Amino acid sequence: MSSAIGSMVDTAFKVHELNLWYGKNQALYDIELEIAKREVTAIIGPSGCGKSTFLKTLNLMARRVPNLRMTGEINFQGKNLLSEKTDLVELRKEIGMIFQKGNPFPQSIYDNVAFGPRIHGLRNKKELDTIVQDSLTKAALWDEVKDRLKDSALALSGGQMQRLCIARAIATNPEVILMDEPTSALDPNSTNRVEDLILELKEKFTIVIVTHNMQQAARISDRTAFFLNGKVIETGETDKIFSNPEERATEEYISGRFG
Ligand SMILES: Nc1ncnc2c1ncn2[C@@H]1O[C@H](COP(=O)(O)OP(=O)(O)OP(=O)(O)O)[C@@H](O)[C@H]1O
Repeated sequence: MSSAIGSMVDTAFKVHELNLWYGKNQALYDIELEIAKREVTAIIGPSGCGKSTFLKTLNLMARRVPNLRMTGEINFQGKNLLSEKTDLVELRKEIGMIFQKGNPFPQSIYDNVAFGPRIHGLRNKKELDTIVQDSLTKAALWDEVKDRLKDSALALSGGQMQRLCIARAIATNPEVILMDEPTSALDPNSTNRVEDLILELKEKFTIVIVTHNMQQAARISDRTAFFLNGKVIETGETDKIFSNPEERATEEYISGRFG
C-alpha cells in the first residue's frame, strides 16, 4: 500500500514508520501517511483503533502522557518532530486543536480568541481587536457575539462554544487544525454549521478530523485514512474509499458491518 493518499500535490505532514506504545501496550504500528495541505483528511475506524492517539502525535500532545514512547518520523515544515528539539509553543501556533467538547477558558469571549496572539507577544489593542473580529468572522460566530464580547465564554451554547474554539485556534493563523470528533456532542443543526465551516476553512488551513460519523467523513473530507487495531489499513481519496475500497476490512467497516 502506498503511503500517499491518492495523487498528493503538497503535503503538510509525512509520517513514516510511526510506532507508539502506552507502557507495554503498542497502540500504533508502522504508520505511513501523508497528509495533504489545504484539504480535509478524515481519520476513521472503530473505537480503540488509535485515531485519537494518532491525531495527538501530530502536535506532540501525546508526549504529555506518562510512559508513552514513540519511534519513527513525523515530518512537518521540513523537520522531524520526533527527532529534533521542537519548541512546543511555536508548534502549537502552527497546529491548532479542537476537541470533542468546546472547552473555552473561563474568560470572556474576546479573551479566549486573543489568548494565542497574546501568548505570542501581541499587545496592541487595535491589532488584537482586528484578529478577534477576523477569527470570529471566519468561525461564523461574529454576528452572534459581536455585542457581547466581554461576556463569559461559558455562557455560550455548545455549538457556539465549539465555533469559539475554532476561532481561538485560527487566531494564531496556524497551518493545520486538528479536530477530534468536533461535532459528536452537538445537535444536528450545530453539526451542519460546523461542517459548513470546515469546508470554508480548508481554503486556508489543512484540516485533519477524527470522526465516528461516516456520513460526515464522506460529506466533508477530501481524503480518508481507515485505521484498524493501530494500523492504517487503507488510505485514499474519500470518494474512492467510500465507493470502491480496496481492502475488505474497509468495505466491511464503511458498510457498518462492524465498529
Ligand atoms: N492515556 C492512555 N494510556 C494508556 N492507554 C491508552 C491511553 N489513551 C489511549 N490508550 C489506548 O490506546 C488504544 C487506542 O486508543 P485511542 O483513544 O487512540 O483510540 P480511538 O480510535 O481514538 O478510540 P475512540 O474512537 O473510542 O475514541 C486503546 O487501546 C486505548 O485503550
